[in-house]
Amino acid sequence: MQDDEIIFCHQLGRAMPWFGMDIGGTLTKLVYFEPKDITPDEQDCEAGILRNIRRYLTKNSAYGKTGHRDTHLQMDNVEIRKRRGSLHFIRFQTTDMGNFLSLAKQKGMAELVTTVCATGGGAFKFEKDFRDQVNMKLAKFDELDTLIKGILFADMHNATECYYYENAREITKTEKRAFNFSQPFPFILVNVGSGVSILAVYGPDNYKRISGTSLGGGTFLGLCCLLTGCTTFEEAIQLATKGDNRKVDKLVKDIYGGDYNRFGLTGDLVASSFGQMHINEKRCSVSREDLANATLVTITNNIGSIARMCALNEKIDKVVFVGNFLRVNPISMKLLAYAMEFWSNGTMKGLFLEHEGYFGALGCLLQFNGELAAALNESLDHSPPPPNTTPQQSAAEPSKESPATAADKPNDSTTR
Ligand SMILES: Nc1ncnc2c1ncn2[C@@H]1O[C@H](COP(=O)(O)OP(=O)(O)OP(=O)(O)O)[C@@H](O)[C@H]1O
Ligand SMILES: CC(C)(CO)[C@@H](O)C(=O)NCCC(=O)O
Repeated sequence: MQDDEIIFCHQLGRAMPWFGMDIGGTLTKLVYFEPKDITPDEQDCEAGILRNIRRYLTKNSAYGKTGHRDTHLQMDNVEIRKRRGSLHFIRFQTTDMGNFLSLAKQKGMAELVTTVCATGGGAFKFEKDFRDQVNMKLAKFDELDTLIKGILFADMHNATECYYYENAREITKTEKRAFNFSQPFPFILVNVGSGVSILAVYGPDNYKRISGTSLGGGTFLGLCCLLTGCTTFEEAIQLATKGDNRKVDKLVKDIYGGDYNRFGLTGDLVASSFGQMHINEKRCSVSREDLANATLVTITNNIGSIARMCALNEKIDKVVFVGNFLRVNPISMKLLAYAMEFWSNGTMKGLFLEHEGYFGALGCLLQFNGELAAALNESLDHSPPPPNTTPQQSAAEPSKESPATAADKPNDSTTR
């Protein structure tokens, strides 16, 4: 990269608008910083297009077919790079990327924004579309790096970001309570998106991806659509709220007639998810609601079980669950809180964060200035990892790489 291009990038870093975008397998998340400390001078020179974008984003809460601004998550009076303003949280379905690009063109965004900071798999998948259709470059950042940066920032700027469920063992009575996450390390981070990534986080720049599972939020939604004919996540959760998994699953008591005492398995425990559905009459008597509930419980318990084993293995007692699978989904959060508490005999704690699925996009926005030039520079080629990089090096020292190099490299540190 030429010197003058780098200078341009640094200027761009300070110029508005500031966005961070996380293009995931199911949802695209956009975090927008709206400056609230605009001086009269700045107001004068704020270009019409910029003003229109600001107004369009901040005055609406629905955009196109699937775009939503989560107004309840808005963070006000936040300082980022010496500017004060509000953070807005917007999401739309990744399948609507074509419409988003058309809108960006229509609103003149493409003339104003030459580079967008992006993370998630879609930052790679859609890079060419951004370039060809709206002439925008993507500065790519790794989704797990930005996820952690976003979490630490949100927790530092929002006193009630982190919470847990008190008396998690009594699922019907358990209550949400604020948790002081000011000393976060080490913690296990379980990101439940379309698929699930599990990280052990030891410090702001020190983590490893220890596990993952393809049975995630995408699986819940996909199976639910197949089994119940529902078409949206919200509908799937609504159905699940009214259903009963015990009509679908085979419980320990269905097999033992009661508890399996020798190994502490109570009769009400699920012995086999969907285990009754091979019986014709049972199949005929279940409702869509029961099937949705059983699907939710199956996916959630599996995630809880893997997360607990990871925590045990790493000897870490705090397990933080994030990702949009938890959106409007208290059933899963309470089940996860219960699973952590019950199966660890109270030694582990399940924790949750208010901004659930937005941390990758937020972390990406925070990278906007300093590392943009480096990222732009590196992100254009997908270079393979250096031949002598050992898994241990890349796991323990992620901060020594430029973010884009890290993003372009397969994560050597994932273990099964
Ligand atoms: N409005 C919604 N539309 C679709 N899925 C939703 C919605 N709200 C919540 N979800 C759930 O959130 C999941 C996606 O979560 P998230 O946005 O964190 O992941 P992603 O970034 O799309 O996936 P990945 O990280 O695996 O690429 C979906 O699979 C679904 O279970
Ligand atoms: C592929 C990603 C990282 C994309 O966010 C995520 O969907 C995931 O972690 N899936 C699970 C892959 C696994 O089986 O480890």
